[in-house]
Amino acid sequence: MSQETAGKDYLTMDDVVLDDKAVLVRVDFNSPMDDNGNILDDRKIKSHLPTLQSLEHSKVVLISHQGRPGDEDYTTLEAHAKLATKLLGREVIYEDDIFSSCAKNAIKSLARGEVLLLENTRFNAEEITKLIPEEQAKSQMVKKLHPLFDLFINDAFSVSHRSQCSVVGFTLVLPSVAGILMNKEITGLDKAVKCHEHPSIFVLGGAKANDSIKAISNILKRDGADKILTTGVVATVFMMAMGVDVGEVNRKFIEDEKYMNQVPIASTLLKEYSDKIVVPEDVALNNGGERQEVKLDKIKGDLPIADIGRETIENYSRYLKEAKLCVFHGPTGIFELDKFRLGTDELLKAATQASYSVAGGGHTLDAIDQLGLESKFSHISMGGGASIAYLSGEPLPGITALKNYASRSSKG
Ligand SMILES: Nc1ncnc2c1ncn2[C@@H]1O[C@H](COP(=O)(O)OP(=O)(O)O)[C@@H](O)[C@H]1O
Ligand SMILES: O=C(OP(=O)(O)O)[C@H](O)COP(=O)(O)O
Repeated sequence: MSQETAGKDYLTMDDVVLDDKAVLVRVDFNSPMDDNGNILDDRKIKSHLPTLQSLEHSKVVLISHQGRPGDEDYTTLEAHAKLATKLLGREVIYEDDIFSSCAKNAIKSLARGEVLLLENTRFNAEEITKLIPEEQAKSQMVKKLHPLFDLFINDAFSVSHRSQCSVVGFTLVLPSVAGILMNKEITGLDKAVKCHEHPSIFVLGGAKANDSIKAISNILKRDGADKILTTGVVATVFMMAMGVDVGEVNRKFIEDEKYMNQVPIASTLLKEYSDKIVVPEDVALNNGGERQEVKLDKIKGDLPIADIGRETIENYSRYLKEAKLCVFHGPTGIFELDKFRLGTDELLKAATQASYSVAGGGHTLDAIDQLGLESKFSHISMGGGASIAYLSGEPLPGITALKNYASRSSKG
């Protein structure tokens, strides 16, 4: 796998003056939340503490997204500000706006050492667009906010695979550097990129099938994996691509998630890389809350697939225990339900036995935390989609934007 970050071709916080500066920091506070708007896992927020602690003599404004429009976890950042205050030990002031005159006045009145968290960036329609940095620099948010700052810090590796305003737009109009977490992620993942030992095994599951299938294509085009073990919603798409009758409820789920267009892509990948892509042999159906394991040809039409089955767990675990490199992203099933967390738990345990093991993704890390496995992994990434994209060799727009700023600034 080739990766463009050979050496540090971006600037870090060590390269700039921070004291008494007005600093805009893109963090990723996007966290698993319950139906009552409570944050279930503080890891994403906690991961930014080193950067925030290094800015104790600056005027700091934080921007982040939470969820996506239409999803249950698409909320304000009020709870995030409260939790950040508790974790940081200093008040993180919540401003329920993004670039209104209220927000701008709140930013202007910040004192040295104060921290302000603006509202969910995805409440601003422009944030959902995926445009090049030059276009994002013209967005209302960037135009209205950048004059108030001396520096932009991108500390949000886990959303840097998104070419969105808050990730890439400021790098055209402000001095831009990588935060401490961003730098740590790139350094840790580069070790995996440089690990050319075999077998190299990727376990790709979770719910974001489009991100994962794009990564699978990039990884295999670069001969970057010996096996791709599919689980979660990703596996359901590949089963459909194989012509498996997954049942109406599962077909409709894929349709509702707008992943039907991924089935022909998966089919093409299976034809081209049939020796590399592994699809489960059995699944666990949710039959009235009970775990009912069946072979693929025995899936019943009205029961949702909620995990991989035991045969698949055993087969996949064998691959993982012999792996020199293992990359793990995405729960294997609906692990939030106890009866359907077996695949996630067993494969995470097996993954830690690989010589170099990387795991990423908010929900994935939640499961790792519950199993107490964090210290057993070689690198823990806050990003699921972002880490897989990075390891596939795909340039991440947020990182490329930092490198382009560094290149421009070195030319004077
Ligand atoms: N077969 C499945 N059907 C429906 N949801 C699934 C399935 N497998 C996993 N999931 C869901 O995937 C979600 C996590 O996916 P994702 O956000 O991609 O992971 P991460 O946050 O680790 O990157 C979990 O909420 C889990 O319930
Ligand atoms: O949770 C995240 O990604 P992940 O689910 O791949 O870990 C990031 O915050 C990106 O969120 P997005 O996938 O809604 O852009």
